Amino acid sequence: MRLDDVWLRYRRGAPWVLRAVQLDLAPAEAAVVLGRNGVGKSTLLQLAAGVLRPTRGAVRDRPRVVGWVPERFPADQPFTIDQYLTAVARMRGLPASEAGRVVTAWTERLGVRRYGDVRLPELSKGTAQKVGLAQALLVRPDLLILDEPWEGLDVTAREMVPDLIAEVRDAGGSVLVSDHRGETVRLPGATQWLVDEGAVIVATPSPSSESSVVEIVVPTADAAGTVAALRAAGHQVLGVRPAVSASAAVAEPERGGLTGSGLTA
Ligand SMILES: Nc1ncnc2c1ncn2[C@@H]1O[C@H](COP(=O)(O)OP(=O)(O)OP(=O)(O)O)[C@@H](O)[C@H]1O
Repeated sequence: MRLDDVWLRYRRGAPWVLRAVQLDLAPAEAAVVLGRNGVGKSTLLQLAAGVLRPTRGAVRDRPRVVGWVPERFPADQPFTIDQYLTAVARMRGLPASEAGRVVTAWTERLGVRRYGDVRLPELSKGTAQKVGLAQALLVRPDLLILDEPWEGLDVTAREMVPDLIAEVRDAGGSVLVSDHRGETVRLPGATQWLVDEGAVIVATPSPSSESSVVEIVVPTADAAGTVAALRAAGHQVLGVRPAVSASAAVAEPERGGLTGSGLTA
């Protein structure tokens, strides 16, 4: 697929969100879309998905089957999970028996089988996000587009995302994924598209640049300084969270556990 001199603004006279974007995405390639909040990552993904049309320029050779997982699944629809996913599968061209089979398989895999009869507006945000994931995967996409897929999913589903991406790529499909949490360190070899000031800069990590995630615990008072020091040393800091004190409490119950911050660098 190619984005050929793509420009986008939401209204005539509004500022350009993307300007003269020229990008290629090859079969079996994964590209991670990075950039600060509001810079245009979702806009770029929606252009690739065909949800938005370029104001100028063109998207060429978009693969036939596109699976798009929006940042937030629109759950305000009066269907149960099974009704919704079966309708999507039928719209994708599957016969009724096959539609039923894939809906069962994907709802089981994503851990939402038992909510099959629950209506979408009644679902928790995490379950609704899984329905958003399932609808994109019912028929294996030639192009899978995931907008911040790690947001709003529970740990089990988050852990699944790299496997889902690998399966699409192994079958020759392309993947486009936005990520502001840094989770895509778990997609080795993915191209990076950095959106900045309307332009998109492409970086291809060399095969030798494999990286590891190191988790450390520091006293809360030192967290900000540690983050600054790690960044100054050129490391990518993925997040800071309160340390789970359970292990410390078990190890040293008489001292009341440890108050600290967990850092993933
Ligand atoms: N439907 C819309 N109508 C008008 N402006 C919009 C619309 N959607 C997005 N924008 C604007 O376009 C710009 C890019 O938004 P976009 O959602 O693509 O950014 P993003 O990088 O995905 O942000 P985030 O990381 O917060 O999701 C922002 O200034 C946003 O306010």
